Amino acid sequence: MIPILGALVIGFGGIAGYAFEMLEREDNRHVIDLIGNAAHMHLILGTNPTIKTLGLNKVLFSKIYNMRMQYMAYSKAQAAERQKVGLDTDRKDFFYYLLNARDPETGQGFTGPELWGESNLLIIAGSDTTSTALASAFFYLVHNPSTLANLTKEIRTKFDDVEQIHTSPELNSCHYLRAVIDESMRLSPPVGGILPREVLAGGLEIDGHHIPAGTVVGVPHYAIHHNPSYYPDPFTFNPDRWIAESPAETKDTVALAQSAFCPFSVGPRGCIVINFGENLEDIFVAKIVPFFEPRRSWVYEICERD
Ligand code: HEM
Repeated sequence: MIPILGALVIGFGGIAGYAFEMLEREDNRHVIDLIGNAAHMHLILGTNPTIKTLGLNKVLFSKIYNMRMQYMAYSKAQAAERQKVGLDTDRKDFFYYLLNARDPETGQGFTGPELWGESNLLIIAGSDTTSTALASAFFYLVHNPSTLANLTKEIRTKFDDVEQIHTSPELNSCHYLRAVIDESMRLSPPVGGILPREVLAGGLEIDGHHIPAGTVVGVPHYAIHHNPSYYPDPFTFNPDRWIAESPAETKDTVALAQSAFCPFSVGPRGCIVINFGENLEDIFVAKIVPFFEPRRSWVYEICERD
């Protein structure tokens, strides 16, 4: 599922404004693997920057290091292709705005390497996260038939046809859909590890401890999302915890759960497209669940029976 959804997200939501043709062309499919491995390398180096400073990544993690380098070459090629199209396009994709951007003081636009950096970031930040979120939502749904049935009912009550599903007030009113997706991202946050932050001059007080300047701090989203003080029975998939009208919940318990929920991170370095990311997930899940009726693979059923 991850490769298929990853391909869909990259192919149709890509930075370049044209399909990357990963479903149609087999020779493009290796990129999905590159993205997964590059994300893995980012996680390791982001959490342990010293590994990169000492150049140990090439030795200790040679396979993912090489795949990351191939991914970098791929994203550079995509940026170059898109630059050739320039502003002469009807489609206002991310690059359209990047190519148009000017420094208000100098009047300078982004340089080639800067655009490549953006391409490198956007392809991975937009595809790996969204495909992981969707894969986990489908995983929990097919393993929880009553949730799947409730969600199917909610979407079928609001929509008669798959073509009616797009960003709209009707889609926003599917509260159970949002609860299912939030609960999936709580249990399996697409960015689950530490997002490192360096303590600035003067140090920082955290929970009664003084942390000196220069220290790298961070809390993994996975740990926050499994903290029982915010999420009772934290390893259970329970979309009802996001709905105040559910029998076991109140407005206060839902507010408490929301206060710690941070799959897109928070603050100025948080995800640039929280609403877009959420909307994309809503549309995919709402289109697929009632109209394609996903279920566990028969292989899984046999393995579990034996
Ligand atoms: C379920 C979907 C998504 C999740 C869970 C997610 C999560 C995150 C998180 C946790 C960060 C913070 C990273 C950090 O602090 O180092 C982030 C940053 C970012 N995300 Fe997303 N993201 C999603 C979708 C997207 C999409 C679709 C795009 C663009 C096409 C995108 C673009 C970015 C960019 C450019 C940043 C860097 C922002 C900065 O450093 O200022 N994300 N995202």
